[in-house]
Amino acid sequence: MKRIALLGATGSIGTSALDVIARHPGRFAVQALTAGTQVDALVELCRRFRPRYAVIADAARAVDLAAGLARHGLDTEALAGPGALDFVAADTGADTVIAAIVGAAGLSSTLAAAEAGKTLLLANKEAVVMAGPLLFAALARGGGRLLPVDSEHNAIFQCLPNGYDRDPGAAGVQRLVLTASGGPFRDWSAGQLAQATPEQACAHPNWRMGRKISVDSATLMNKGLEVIEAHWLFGMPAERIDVLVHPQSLVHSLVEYVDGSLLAQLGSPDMRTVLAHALAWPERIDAGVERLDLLKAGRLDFQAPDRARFPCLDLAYAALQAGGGASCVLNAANEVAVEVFLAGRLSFPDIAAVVADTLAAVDAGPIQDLPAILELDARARRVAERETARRSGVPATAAMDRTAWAR
Ligand SMILES: NC(=O)C1=CN([C@@H]2O[C@H](COP(=O)(O)OP(=O)(O)OC[C@H]3O[C@@H](n4cnc5c(N)ncnc54)[C@H](OP(=O)(O)O)[C@@H]3O)[C@@H](O)[C@H]2O)C=CC1
Ligand SMILES: CC(=O)[C@@H](O)[C@H](O)COP(=O)(O)O
Ligand SMILES: [Mn+2]
Repeated sequence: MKRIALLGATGSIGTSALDVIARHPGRFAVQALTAGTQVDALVELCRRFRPRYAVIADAARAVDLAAGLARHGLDTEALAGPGALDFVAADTGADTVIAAIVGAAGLSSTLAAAEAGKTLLLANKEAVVMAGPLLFAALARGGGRLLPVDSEHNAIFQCLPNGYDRDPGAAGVQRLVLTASGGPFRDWSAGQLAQATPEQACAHPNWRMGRKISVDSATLMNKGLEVIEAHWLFGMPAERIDVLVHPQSLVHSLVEYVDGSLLAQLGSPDMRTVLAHALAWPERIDAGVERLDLLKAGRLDFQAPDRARFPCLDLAYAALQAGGGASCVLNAANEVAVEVFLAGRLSFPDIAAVVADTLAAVDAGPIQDLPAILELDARARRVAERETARRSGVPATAAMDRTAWAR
């Protein structure tokens, strides 16, 4: 029986993970569930999955959580605040941690799980973008392993030889190819992009995801973050990681070998396949997913990304090439800009502009430890907020009240 701590249980990945877990009651038990703000949803999940711990990260909602659990007569222990996320990530009762909190808010608990030697199912790509070297150092100290829960990286993992250990040369791997849907604005003109609304940006053509990653898909920053993620997960230099637009999102990524072989993983665009793969690895289990019918799909198209209309992709490559804390700055600026865009106070093209301005303004320096990363993240956010305010005419913090509790 695998015992699971699910961080970000109320989100899109969390919901898919619990759907798979519920299909296999003899295989998986839930040790901990966490949420950011959604107390009622968390209590309902506790009613269904009976975890040992429930964590609400927004400490102001601690009383509501305890009351909700008591109302249902549950013996789940209520915990609150960011420190409680780290606690359940490292808790000895769990052997597997699913890191599915969105954004930098998931970094500390992801590192805590790695340090504690858990099997880490990593969806929270921002953690590896901010602190790739720290995460792998923590995994090495802890002795656990990382299984990717990002569709592209999970596809690559499946196409790599067993036992691959971040050394492409030793495995004869030439190149990684990340596929990108192109997002909802793939064919939009620059003029149309200037008018794009949050609702349009969140209407992903193929995947149902949280709002932040949906906007990242629309700007192609998601693919940029994934290039950085692939660099750290697979030890591949940036110049040997390519991005190919594939509008159908059926080929989830490819690995090219030195002999010319190109291996791909295909499937319906449903994260339950990825979660079932990672949860059961090295076995295979039913994910409840509709089978991919290639005859019905009919065609697989590929095209080059438009780097001029979607500058976030090259900003991410540049941050990766710059090294040190540049990727952390990129991530912080993007989180600020996306949040203000979602609040309706920043134009879609200004997301990339804020990220570019912030990267230019912040002296990132080398990455040392978690406090240094958090300091750099905070510094980059202040600059990004200033840049956002300059472009929108509204103080960024006013536009970001929705998440003030987490700062
Ligand atoms: N959705 C997908 O298909 C994919 C997602 N990913 C990655 O997985 C991660 C999660 O994405 P997704 O599920 O779409 O996001 P969602 O927005 O749907 O869910 C985010 C989860 O994180 C919680 N959360 C938000 N802020 C905080 C905080 N400050 N502290 C603690 N918990 C918090 C939310 O809680 P609450 O709602 O209660 O506030 C929710 O449970 C992201 O890093 C994303 O890039 C990667 C590949 C695919
Ligand atoms: C499901 C998943 O892994 C997402 O990261 C997805 O890849 C987003 O789609 P884009 O290809 O549009 O970024
Ligand atoms: Mn992805």
